[in-house]
Amino acid sequence: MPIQPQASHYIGGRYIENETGEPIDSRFPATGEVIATVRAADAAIVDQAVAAARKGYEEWSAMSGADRGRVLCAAARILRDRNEELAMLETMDTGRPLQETRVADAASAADCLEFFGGMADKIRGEQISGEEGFIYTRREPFGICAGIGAWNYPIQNAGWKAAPALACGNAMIFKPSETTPLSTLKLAEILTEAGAPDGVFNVIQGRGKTGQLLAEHPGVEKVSFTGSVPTGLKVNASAASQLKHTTMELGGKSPLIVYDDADIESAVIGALLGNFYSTGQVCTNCTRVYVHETVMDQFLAQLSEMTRRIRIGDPRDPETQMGPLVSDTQLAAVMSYIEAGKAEGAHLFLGGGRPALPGLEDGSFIEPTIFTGVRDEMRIAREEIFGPVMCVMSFAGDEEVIERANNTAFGLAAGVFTKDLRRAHRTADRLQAGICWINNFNVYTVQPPFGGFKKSGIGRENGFAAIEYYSQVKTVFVHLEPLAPAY
Ligand SMILES: NC(=O)C1=CN([C@@H]2O[C@H](COP(=O)(O)OP(=O)(O)OC[C@H]3O[C@@H](n4cnc5c(N)ncnc54)[C@H](O)[C@@H]3O)[C@@H](O)[C@H]2O)C=CC1
Repeated sequence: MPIQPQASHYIGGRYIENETGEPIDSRFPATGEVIATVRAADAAIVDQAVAAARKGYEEWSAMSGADRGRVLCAAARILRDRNEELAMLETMDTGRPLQETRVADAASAADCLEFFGGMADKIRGEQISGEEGFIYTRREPFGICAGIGAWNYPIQNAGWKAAPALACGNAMIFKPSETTPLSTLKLAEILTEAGAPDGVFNVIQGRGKTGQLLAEHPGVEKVSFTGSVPTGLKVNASAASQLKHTTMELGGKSPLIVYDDADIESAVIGALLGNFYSTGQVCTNCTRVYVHETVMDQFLAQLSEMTRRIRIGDPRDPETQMGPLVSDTQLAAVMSYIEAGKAEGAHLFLGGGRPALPGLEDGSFIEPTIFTGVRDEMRIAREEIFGPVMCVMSFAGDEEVIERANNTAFGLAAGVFTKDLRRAHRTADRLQAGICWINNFNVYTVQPPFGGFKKSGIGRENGFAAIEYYSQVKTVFVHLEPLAPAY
């Protein structure tokens, strides 16, 4: 499979190049080697995408929900058929190991397309009885939705946004992160192959400037953004100034509480999944692990043993469990947090350096890192690091730990490990987070809603809830009797 795409953008059902756009290299993070180059979309390309999406929208929104659903389900089947090839492409672009990209990327986008494909003909309103008639509501599409994605799960990001948007009858223009531009072009090709009319799903490349041009374009009615809180705040403010609808899937600094009655082995596995999967580049990660003081020694002993077993290496090797970070820039950012943790007096319990991997010296690899003796006010305990850096903190009482867990501007996810179900539900009830796991962490399916409280976001992806965020309600009053004179 050639990695260099035919052209940079996919607009109106075909590849489009703009020879003068700023070149952006995509690198294989395990070696630093350039694997493809795309060009950033300028204002003219964004205009072209909006015009194509408008045409696509007119045709698509006039189709029945059942017909739209069939296209989405057909796209899901093609994604599954090509999963192996798409997994390798995602591994090359993100550096995440094949073990992950085989299950969490194109496969998750396929799950989502199937879920919303099945729902496309079930979107309905309500009927309300009125005097001398009745009232009904309809859920109608917005028109053109912009999707802007982060670099950790590019095709999954695009699938999670496109599936509900398209099921509701919208068209979409998606801008992947400049760091990982490749796989979303494949999703666009596949939707065309599955029968989506030209212009229904378009991909344009570029950095923040292109994202801004797209989000602020007057032809775009809704903006669905996944990325960091600072960028999300900017995008949301500019969308709000034009009264555009938004979905914001932003960062987090999620807590995991391990009570004294927890199954410690399971809690350790949960903490590992919630910190080291995707080399820590997961928005929901539980980077603040609160462990009851009476089980701390036991927890740390098992944590250390299991962390040392993680196989770091070439992400193309099916045996590899942890690949590099996505880029040198991200590596530098994560290393600076490790330095900050040491400088602020946290104890570096494990890792903290670069692993020696012969032949992969230029890759952005980092060891899974664990700090103990962390205090809540330290930067490593407050800011999203987006790398494999776990902060372990001890606590003594339930009230205390819940208060500390909630003492953050973020509110994406949270977890609790305990064998006492009442304690588990009581804690989930009190945690300020959009997603709570009891006795597990970081497991997703597309059926429930996904999104954050507080600064972690607005709106929800997935589940029935997503329909509300990709459609608008129209109320129709129906009067059945002749009107009485009003004057
Ligand atoms: N809640 C969620 O569902 C998820 C959240 N994230 C968050 O994403 C972040 C990591 O991703 P990054 O790519 O570093 O985020 P980022 O915020 O730097 O970039 C996200 C996207 O926004 C674009 N962008 C940058 N400036 C823009 C502007 N002014 N207007 C419009 N678009 C602009 C970028 O080109 C990129 O496509 C982390 O904070 C992570 O927690 C990542 C995955 C899932």
